[in-house]
Amino acid sequence: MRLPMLVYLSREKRPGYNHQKKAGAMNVMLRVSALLSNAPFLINLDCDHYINNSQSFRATMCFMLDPHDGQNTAFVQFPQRFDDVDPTDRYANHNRVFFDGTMLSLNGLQGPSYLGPGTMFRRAALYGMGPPRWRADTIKVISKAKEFGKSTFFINSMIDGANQERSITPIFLEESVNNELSTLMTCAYEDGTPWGRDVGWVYNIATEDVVTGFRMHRQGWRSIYCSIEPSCIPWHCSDQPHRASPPSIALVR
Ligand SMILES: O=c1ccn([C@@H]2O[C@H](COP(=O)(O)OP(=O)(O)O[C@H]3O[C@H](CO)[C@@H](O)[C@H](O)[C@H]3O)[C@@H](O)[C@H]2O)c(=O)[nH]1
Ligand SMILES: [Mn+2]
Repeated sequence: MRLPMLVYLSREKRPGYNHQKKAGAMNVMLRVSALLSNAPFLINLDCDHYINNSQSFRATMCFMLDPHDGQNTAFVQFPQRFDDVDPTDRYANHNRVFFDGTMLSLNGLQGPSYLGPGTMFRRAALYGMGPPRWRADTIKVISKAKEFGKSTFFINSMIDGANQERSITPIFLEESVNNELSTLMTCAYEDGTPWGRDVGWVYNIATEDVVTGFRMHRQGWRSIYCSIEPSCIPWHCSDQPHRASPPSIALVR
């Protein structure tokens, strides 16, 4: 029996290079995980969030594998729910109108915005590929593959990583793979590439989540807002009373 693999990553940071905060960390994670598991779906959480309901994973897969719309779904977004809000919710910290009204209603159009934590992504959409529009076999790795950086290991993993039908066997970490993982984590890896713009999480903006989601919508992908019962609190976060305004300010920006 093989135990699940848990890997802690710390990207290289260096004076003169903008580490690009969460977006920069996620892009390193995206590349490194391509060599570790190359899973076609990824879950994104913040360090101040946790998963409250283990059924959430199954719920997302139902949307991703849905025979009608699944192939065109780039991400499934859960609401954020908060611990320690006073029972009368005087300051509207649950943000019910935003989550249970606006985001849910967007399911009737192209789907909700990407909201940061509590999101299941399709790997191919994060690579900047367009939606297959009913024909999965037409997912193409962009011909100019070198634009993804100079890692042949990574580029070779891309087509396989877009194939949701395959099973995943974790790789054996031999030395050549280890060296490549280090290369993918260096801050110079993205120099002269579209990472942070057309590929991966978007840089140079306070709300990388919203613009990354908009880029996918612009390409024609859809998204799904998913709030499951009975507990209906799949993702939980505890610091809301102290942070009600910064995300709102950032969104306005
Ligand atoms: O230099 C940094 C800064 C942040 N993070 C990560 O980014 C997350 C979000 O940062 P946080 O300080 O918690 O910001 P919030 O304002 O609480 O985050 C909301 O707004 C952000 C910008 O829209 C989104 O990235 C978040 O997912 C969303 O929860 C953190 O949990 C970290 O995991 C880094 O990895 N490196
Ligand atoms: Mn936070």
